[in-house]
Amino acid sequence: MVTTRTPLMAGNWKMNFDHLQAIAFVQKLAWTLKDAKHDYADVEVAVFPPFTDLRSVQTLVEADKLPIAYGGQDLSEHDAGAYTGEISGQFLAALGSRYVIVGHSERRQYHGEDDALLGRKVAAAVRNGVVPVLCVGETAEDLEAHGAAAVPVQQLRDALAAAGEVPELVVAYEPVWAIGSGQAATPEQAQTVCRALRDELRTVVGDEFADATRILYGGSVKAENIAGFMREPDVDGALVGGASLKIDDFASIVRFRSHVGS
Ligand SMILES: O=C(CO)COP(=O)(O)O
Repeated sequence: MVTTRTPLMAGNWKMNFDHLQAIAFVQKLAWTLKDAKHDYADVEVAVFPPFTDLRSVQTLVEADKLPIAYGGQDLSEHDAGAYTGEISGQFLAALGSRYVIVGHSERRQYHGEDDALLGRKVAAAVRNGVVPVLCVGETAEDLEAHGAAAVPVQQLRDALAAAGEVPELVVAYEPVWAIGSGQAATPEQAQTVCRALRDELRTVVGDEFADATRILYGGSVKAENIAGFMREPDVDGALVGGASLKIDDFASIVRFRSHVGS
């Protein structure tokens, strides 16, 4: 069976851009993509601004009917209550967020988030009608000790086991050693792990879900290397950090099909 998955190009801004910079960036991005010679109609574009920017991005996207999705970089496992500093999935949904990133390696590393908690965060996203973008990935030490696929597959398995039923999911494979390092995985490495993740979805959830789920690669993705990743059958897009903060770089990643001969 041939399944067509719409590629998703997602920009994780991390802790960059205040709401004014966010408005300027999204306006310029939409304008750059609109004026592009190359069609990107069958690519979904999403940005993940800091929480304080989301309302501004929503206002702009809705007013100008921009074909740009957006979402939060994290959410609470709870929907409401005495959880100082946390952000509810309800609030993200109320702002029209289509997606939310769950389990980025920076959250795992600096905030001690483990797979059981991430499973509950996935459930919180699902409960509120927001699609989780679940990040998995191995460190350089994991890579040496276990190879590339074992740790990300285990992370996916454990998070899904804690999550309950998930109608729609995006998975992002982000090797920790490739994030912000300038040293991306090779397309072959990305394919091997994305394939293993899809096989895990096949086993745990089923064929239809596995075939429909987009699996992204992230880690030093740039305009120069995106076409190579997108040629791999199990890589359905990218989660982009640094290069998503530069209009021309991110627009060029979105228009990966125009990279003739790359
Ligand atoms: O962490 C990332 C996206 O979530 C990747 O970051 P870089 O693209 O800067 O390596």
